[in-house]
Amino acid sequence: MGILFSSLWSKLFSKAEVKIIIVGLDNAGKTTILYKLLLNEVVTTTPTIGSNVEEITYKNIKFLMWDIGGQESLRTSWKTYYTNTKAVIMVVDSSDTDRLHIAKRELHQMVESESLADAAILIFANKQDVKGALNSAKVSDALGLVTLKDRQWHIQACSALTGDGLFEGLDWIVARLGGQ
Ligand SMILES: Nc1nc2c(ncn2[C@@H]2O[C@H](COP(=O)(O)OP(=O)(O)OP(=O)(O)O)[C@@H](O)[C@H]2O)c(=O)[nH]1
Ligand SMILES: [Mg+2]
Repeated sequence: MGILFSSLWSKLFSKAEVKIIIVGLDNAGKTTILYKLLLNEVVTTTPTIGSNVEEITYKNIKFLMWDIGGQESLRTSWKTYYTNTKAVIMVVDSSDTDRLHIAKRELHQMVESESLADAAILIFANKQDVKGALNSAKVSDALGLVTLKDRQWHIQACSALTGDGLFEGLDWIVARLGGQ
């Protein structure tokens, strides 16, 4: 009973931060998503050099969200952020069809990393407001998500401009954390 109570207590009231990293190619919309979640505003961004980090509390969970620059020269540094990551948010520009194969390669390379072995993987099929954007099923095919074996992954269509889909994506992460 005591153990049960204390585990319930820590689940309900723990203020420990849950670390999330936001990755994806340059121009995918990572920084726009981070600040839309934090401020409910579409901020003007410049390409991220290094990273931005913000604390976002959602459903009584404190998330520490690291938004990492996606330019090609910066991608090798993603791995320096992996330790203790509970969930990865991979943001894809669903209208950038020419570069989906590059996003696929980066994703599959990233999930090989031992330090992300237990991390849940949420894919945001972003920019759904753009004419010609692929829907989430097509983005899923292009990224080869079904070949991610033994991994907890989920794809969510979204638009950082309108905010559609963003909290639905976070809900999936919250549900995964609860199941741990
Ligand atoms: N139409 C549309 N534009 C978006 C959306 N999300 C982001 N953008 C735009 O895409 C551009 C790039 O957004 P960023 O958030 O800076 O992209 P990023 O992934 O952080 O890029 P790096 O920091 O270079 O890795 C900006 O002009 C955003 O306004 C979206 O859902 N719809
Ligand atoms: Mg950025």
